[in-house]
Amino acid sequence: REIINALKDEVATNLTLIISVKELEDLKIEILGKKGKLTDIMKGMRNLSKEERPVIGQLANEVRDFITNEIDAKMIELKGIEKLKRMSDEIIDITLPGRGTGTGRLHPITETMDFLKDIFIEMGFDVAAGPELETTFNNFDALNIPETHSSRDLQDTFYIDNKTVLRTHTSPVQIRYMQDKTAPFRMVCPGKVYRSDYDVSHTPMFHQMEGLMVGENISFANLKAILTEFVNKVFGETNVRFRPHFFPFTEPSAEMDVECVICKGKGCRLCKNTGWLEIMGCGMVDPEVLKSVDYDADKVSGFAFGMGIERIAMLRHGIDDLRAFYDNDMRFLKQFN
Ligand SMILES: Cc1ccc(OCc2nc(C(=O)N[C@H]3CCS(=O)(=O)C3)cs2)cc1
Repeated sequence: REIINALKDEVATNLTLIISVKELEDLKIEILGKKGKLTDIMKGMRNLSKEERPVIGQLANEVRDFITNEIDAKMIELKGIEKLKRMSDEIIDITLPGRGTGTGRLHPITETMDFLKDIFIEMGFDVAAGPELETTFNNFDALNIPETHSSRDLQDTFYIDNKTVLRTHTSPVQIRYMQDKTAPFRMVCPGKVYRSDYDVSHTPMFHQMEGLMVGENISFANLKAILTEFVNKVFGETNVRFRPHFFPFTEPSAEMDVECVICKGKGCRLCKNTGWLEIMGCGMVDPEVLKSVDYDADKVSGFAFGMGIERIAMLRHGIDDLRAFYDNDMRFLKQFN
């Protein structure tokens, strides 16, 4: 009798201390479960005398009912409280401003390529594209680059097989363009190019924009006028110069320099104290190239040029590490537009 009453008091006390559904469920099992305290007592009753058993049994049932009702009532109360707490935690304040996803932006290479393209489009140039996987004919032979030329070596060119390469410049686009079209025309072809080069100032993939103007009586004067106009639009009115050079696909060839954008010609680290920055290569299209696409070199002539986009983007934005373009670091990419 004392044990049963003591258990009833113990449960009543515990119930006042319990604040979570989990604790309450544990208590229910501890008292009323298969191995529960009250369950053990009920089992132990078979040892009582036959006159005591009905009395104690009634008491035990009363206490079991009391404990069950108390626990169930407390369970309803606690579940209600936990539900209210969950509801309040999950309240969404619809008056808060949206989190938003931030604005998207163009990669500095893309933005520079678009900027340069637009300048030529304003000058009446067509924009062409072509496959990045090219035949060695379109990438080398048609451009008067002989089999023995070093640019065809493995340390410069990615070969898929001995007739297929990742294009090393966008010149093959111009070859394809001439195979499809007749003179006169003026076009530019920006795009990705690949070289088996990887160091502080070279990445295996980079971007180039080449251009080509072919027609009757195209002269070096046209080359100088168009490219000077272009450079002035990119860097503002600056002095330019053309230095004699050699390319297999142009004759005569030149390298085009613009006066250093930092020191305006005085000499600094960027221009290696020369006062000049090399911007692109150019020249009059070699007649051999025109012949390779069945153009009549006696009737038409043309000039071509090529520039690296990363280099222009670095000059425009004051970027001094080429690899920053490809690290995908938003802290870098966020700075440009
Ligand atoms: C049919 C055809 C005929 C001629 C052509 O001449 C394209 C040219 N490119 C250059 C040149 O200097 N290019 C480099 C600049 C930096 S770079 O990105 O490493 C490549 C000069 S003339 C192209 C196509």
